[in-house]
Amino acid sequence: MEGVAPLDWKLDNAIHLTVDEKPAVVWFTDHEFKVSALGLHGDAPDTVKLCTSLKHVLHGELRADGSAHIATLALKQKQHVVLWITGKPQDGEKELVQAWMGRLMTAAGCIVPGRRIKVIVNPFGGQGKGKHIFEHRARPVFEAAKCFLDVTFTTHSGHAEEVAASLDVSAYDAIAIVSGDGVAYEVFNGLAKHKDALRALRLPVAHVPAGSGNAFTVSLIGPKDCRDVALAVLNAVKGRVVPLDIASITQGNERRVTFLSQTMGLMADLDLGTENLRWMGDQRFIVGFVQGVLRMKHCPVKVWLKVAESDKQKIADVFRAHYTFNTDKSHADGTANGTANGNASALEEEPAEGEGMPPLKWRDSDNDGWVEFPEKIIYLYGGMMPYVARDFMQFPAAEMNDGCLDLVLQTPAPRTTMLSSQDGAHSGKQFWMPSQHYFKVHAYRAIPLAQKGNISIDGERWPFLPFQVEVHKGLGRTLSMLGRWAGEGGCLTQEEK
Ligand SMILES: Nc1ncnc2c1ncn2[C@@H]1O[C@H](COP(=O)(O)OP(=O)(O)OP(=O)(O)O)[C@@H](O)[C@H]1O
Repeated sequence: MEGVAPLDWKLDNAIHLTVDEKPAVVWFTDHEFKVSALGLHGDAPDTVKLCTSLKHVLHGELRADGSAHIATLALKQKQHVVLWITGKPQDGEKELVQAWMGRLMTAAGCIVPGRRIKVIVNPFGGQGKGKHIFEHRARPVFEAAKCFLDVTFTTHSGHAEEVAASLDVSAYDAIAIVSGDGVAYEVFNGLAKHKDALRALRLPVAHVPAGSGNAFTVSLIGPKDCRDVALAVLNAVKGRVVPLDIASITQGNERRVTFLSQTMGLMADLDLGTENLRWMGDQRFIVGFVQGVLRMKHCPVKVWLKVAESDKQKIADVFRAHYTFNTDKSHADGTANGTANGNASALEEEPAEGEGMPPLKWRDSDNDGWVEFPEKIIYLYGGMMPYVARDFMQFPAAEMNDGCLDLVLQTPAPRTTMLSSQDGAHSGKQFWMPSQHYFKVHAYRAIPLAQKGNISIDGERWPFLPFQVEVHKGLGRTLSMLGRWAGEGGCLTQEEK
């Protein structure tokens, strides 16, 4: 049968290569990269041998020996892996192929080769698979994209924090953490301790999932893709630099950084009180939640807030406006080398050498403009990214850089209501539950009223003592191909009152 050129085939975006001794057409459209057998007549492609998203292309080059090489991600047994397409241009077409490679790299948003990445791997993360995950699933993607890697395998708890605290920040373009959320917490704290903390925190931090909890990756690339290591590396390689809100947490004389979440009450009990169920992975949170709801224990705490917004409808409206803007922008400007999120100005001023963490705006004795939450609560949950686990979007209105922390205060509700709220928890629909109070805050203070209980900060156990959290707008950086957190925001999908 005669080969028929598909409608989206354009001569400009196609080259002819001999691949595996067979003539092939290698071509791309606005969204796809394809390799086809050559049609029977003319130059047009015929049977498609490979079709993948254009954004999966990592690199293309014509080497000195005249061979053409293109690296792309392609699906193999439900995971993406690096696939190399290697071929010979037809006689007299080297220049054409060379020019085409440039157009492919630009259209696919490939990075300029040579990006310098400090990689920190917890070899024991993710039930001991961290090293294997890095060597076999992450490293090939970084290398295909022509990144220079400087790899440290952690040897002890706290090692990642030491590495980040003493990093030569001018020697790298980004940090990639291959671990769970615990090592990411250490890295942000290490950067905050750095002698040039403000500069150090400007190094974008990317996450590659190799832990039992990988909320950072889930929030960056979404629950569907979050177990696909190659896609997380793709995000690290091609993502644009986005300013990231982080917060200071103070307790007594201790000051640390929190980038993920803080919780007390039911949710802290299920995080810290279900360690024995770790083998279940994310499922342990569901089991713990059911147990906690059946107990329905009050959390003994007084909460004070520096509120930015408390009206859920207004929170959802602002989120929608930013979501639409960032979504449109990520389509229009999906390149790896630009800045992101309409916040480029935040990236421009270079901090002076020796500048440490900014001073805190609020002391724990300040009460001006603070309000006390008047009701009893079951749990407190504060966070700055939407997902706290793969199946649980606790903060559907979280934004990367709105200068606010999202604070949920859950008041008592019938057990059936609490349990059925979990049906939509994967997309944050519990946001609209009347008993779930959702605030955008600049800061908050929690004062425990009992001797014993659980406080979990980014998954780490803290003493059950008063603490205060204050947000620093855009003080950190991450890498994101979306230019916003993943997930569609349960606050947009259901506007019941
Ligand atoms: N080489 C090491 N030996 C012992 N502990 C380590 C080592 N490297 C890191 N750690 C500690 O392990 C803790 C957890 O690691 P990590 O964040 O990689 O994943 P995880 O425990 O599998 O999952 P998660 O913390 O996401 O639930 C970190 O808090 C860190 O202090």
